[in-house]
Amino acid sequence: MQKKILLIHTGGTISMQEDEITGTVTPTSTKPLLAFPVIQDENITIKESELFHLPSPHITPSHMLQLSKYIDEQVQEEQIDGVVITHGTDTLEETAFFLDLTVKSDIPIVLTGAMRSSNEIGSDGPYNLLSSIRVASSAEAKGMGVLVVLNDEIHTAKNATKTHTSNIATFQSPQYGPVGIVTKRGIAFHHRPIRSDKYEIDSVNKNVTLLKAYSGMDSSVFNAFKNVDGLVIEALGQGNMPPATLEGIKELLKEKIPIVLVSRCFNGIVQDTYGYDGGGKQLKELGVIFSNGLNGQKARLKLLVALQTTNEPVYLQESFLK
Ligand SMILES: NC(=O)C[C@H](N)C(=O)O
Repeated sequence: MQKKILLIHTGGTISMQEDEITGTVTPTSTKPLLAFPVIQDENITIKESELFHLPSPHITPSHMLQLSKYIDEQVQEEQIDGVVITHGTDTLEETAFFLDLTVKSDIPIVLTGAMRSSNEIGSDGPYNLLSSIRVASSAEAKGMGVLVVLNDEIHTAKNATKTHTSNIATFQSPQYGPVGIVTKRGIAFHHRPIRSDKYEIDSVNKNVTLLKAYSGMDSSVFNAFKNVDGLVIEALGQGNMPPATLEGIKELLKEKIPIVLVSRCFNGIVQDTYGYDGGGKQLKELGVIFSNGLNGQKARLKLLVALQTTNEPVYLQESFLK
């Protein structure tokens, strides 16, 4: 069956070149990928567009919302069977997760990137792009939520995270592993995500920030957050905080600033296990919202998006259980 894939470029190393003399990597003035014969499959047609040409540290939630709306508009305007987005890897997981929360269409959406620039030996961009087009045009990818495809692995947007600064095997899914693999003969999914949630939003204008806990932390740092709309804390272990932070946490909660707890651990979920001073049980009783295994940067995006629709703690807690 003939498939039409929308290929959207946003920038990142996959669209950059290394200077042969200085060795620095910068965005190219043109899209190098366009010169590459991305796929020789007569059953697949590609509609290509460049929405941004940015290194991914320059991508903001406003760009993500623009991308989300663009996808839904394109899908409404014409028959599109799948979407592939090229993106810098530094914030790729954030854009992927934002799209997972906001894009209405359930066609396959795949984000990919590269760890080596387009003119480097062993450049991984063309191969990752090819794999992503194959995943996006497969029937099984429908309804899987937004996916991240690099280095022969398929990950969900919810779980994928960048784990290495330079290794091409950087993307991993610490909670549950990848959902599928890409091989020379095809692609194979081995499990499906069971939960997803969607938000209909037209803007992202809340000020939500992210704070990492550390031993010996006290309440003074919380003074910096008196004017935020929401705060995510990467807490210790299963969701515990040093006791000296409790005053600061209580102050923010008194001001009705929602606080979401995730763990600074690479793996696992937060829960109200510990009953000591600053332990999860006490934090839960104070009204801190417990997240479901999202990492800090994704919980921050989820709170940002959810706050566009409600700031009721009960609903926020509900959405962080999904
Ligand atoms: N590999 C990459 O794409 C990293 C680059 N700094 C970016 O995120 O744009």
